[in-house]
Amino acid sequence: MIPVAEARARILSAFSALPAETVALPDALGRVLAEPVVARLTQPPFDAAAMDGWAVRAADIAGASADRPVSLRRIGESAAGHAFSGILRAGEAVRIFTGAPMPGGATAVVMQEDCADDDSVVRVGRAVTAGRYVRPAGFDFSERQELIPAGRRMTARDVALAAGANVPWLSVRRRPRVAVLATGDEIAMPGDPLGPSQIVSTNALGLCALIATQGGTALNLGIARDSAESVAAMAAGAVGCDLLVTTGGAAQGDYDLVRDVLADKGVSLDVHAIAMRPGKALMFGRAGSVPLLGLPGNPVSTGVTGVLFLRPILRVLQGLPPDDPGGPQRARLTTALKANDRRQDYLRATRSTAADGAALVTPFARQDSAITSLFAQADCLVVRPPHAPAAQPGDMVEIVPLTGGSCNL
Ligand SMILES: Nc1nc2c(c(=O)[nH]1)N[C@H]1C(S)=C(S)[C@@H](COP(=O)(O)OP(=O)(O)OC[C@H]3O[C@@H](n4cnc5c(N)ncnc54)[C@H](O)[C@@H]3O)O[C@H]1N2
Ligand code: MOO
Repeated sequence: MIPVAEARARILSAFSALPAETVALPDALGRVLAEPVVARLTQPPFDAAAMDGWAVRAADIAGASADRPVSLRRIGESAAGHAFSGILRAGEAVRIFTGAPMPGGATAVVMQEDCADDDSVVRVGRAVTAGRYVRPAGFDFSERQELIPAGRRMTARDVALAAGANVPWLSVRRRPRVAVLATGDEIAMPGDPLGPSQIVSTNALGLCALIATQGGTALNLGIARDSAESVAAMAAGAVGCDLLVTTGGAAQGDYDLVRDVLADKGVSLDVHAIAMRPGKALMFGRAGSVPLLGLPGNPVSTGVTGVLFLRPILRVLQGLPPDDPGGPQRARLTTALKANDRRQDYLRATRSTAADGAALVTPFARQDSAITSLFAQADCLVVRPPHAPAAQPGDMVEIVPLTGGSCNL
């Protein structure tokens, strides 16, 4: 059996970033930048007021206080979108509003709460230094400044920043196109009539959803029957995709056809039989021009291998590092665990926080790879390396989060 890290490295080495395409900014959320976002203007484009109040020359009001206000002559108004066109000279003030351009000659803004005014005179009751409540041109960013680096997945905040920088089109990685094929005579699609020994396909729609969370486009090919012809014919629907993911038929039972059929069709299996639980029956090869990731059929095996293998492939195809930055996470066990055998375990678990703020983790007592209800409830996987000794409550263990960051699985 191949160790998980080696299998992952071998599989990921078959993938690299997809070509770029151009999308409009409203469609850029969640896409990975192929080129940096560069500002097309300076923000703010002019010196702007940061408060509603009065634009003044700071030197004019250096001695002002609430008891001894300084009177200035009101000469006009600057509102957002409507600049004052004149020049402010000694002894003068301009009514100004947040975001409005500073009049020439003004050096500071006094908040209106510190002033009293009538039609012609403003009494300023507070001294301010030059630059007070003024946002100078370029305070946020300047034209041609690189604002968002290539290789970053666009967040809602990035969309706002690109909009503010007047960038309406972005160069992003094409979405990975992933075909999903379920297998087995016992499988029916959700909502379809069920025969006496049939079950509903958990895995295909789960995989399609995982692909969507990771920025890919899923093509659900449906369910292949337990015949060589059916598997081969349906797998052919993946032509033109960046990846074909199958679920089921990966082990060596009499009806586990994916493996045999693909081998028959000249598929080379680079990787199969991995030292992990769940997920041993994972395979990777190439079906003609399309890379093939064959996931084991037990629903939690499909889900866990989806997180550990499919998710990093989708990231690499979009030009991202295979894992979220920040390195492996760790948490303190709340329960004992028995010593492990030669397969690396991924235990479904939930996280909580100790009174001292430390991260705690509690694996479920039941870990069968057919229990979908607990997999959905889990928010992380506890990693148990091969031959790990028995663990006690309080021991630190590595975890793979299933929520948060760009995971949201
Ligand atoms: N003699 C052995 N038997 C099995 C081994 C083994 O090493 N030797 N490994 C076991 C493990 S572990 C797993 S995982 C499964 C993997 O088998 P397959 O990938 O061939 O999957 P199937 O046999 O087709 O199905 C297994 C199980 O999962 C259900 N299934 C399949 N597809 C779906 C789907 N789309 N939605 C919901 N459930 C699905 C299927 O009905 C079976 O119950 O093999 C073990 N056996
Ligand atoms: O490989 Mo199976 O995936 O351990 O349940």
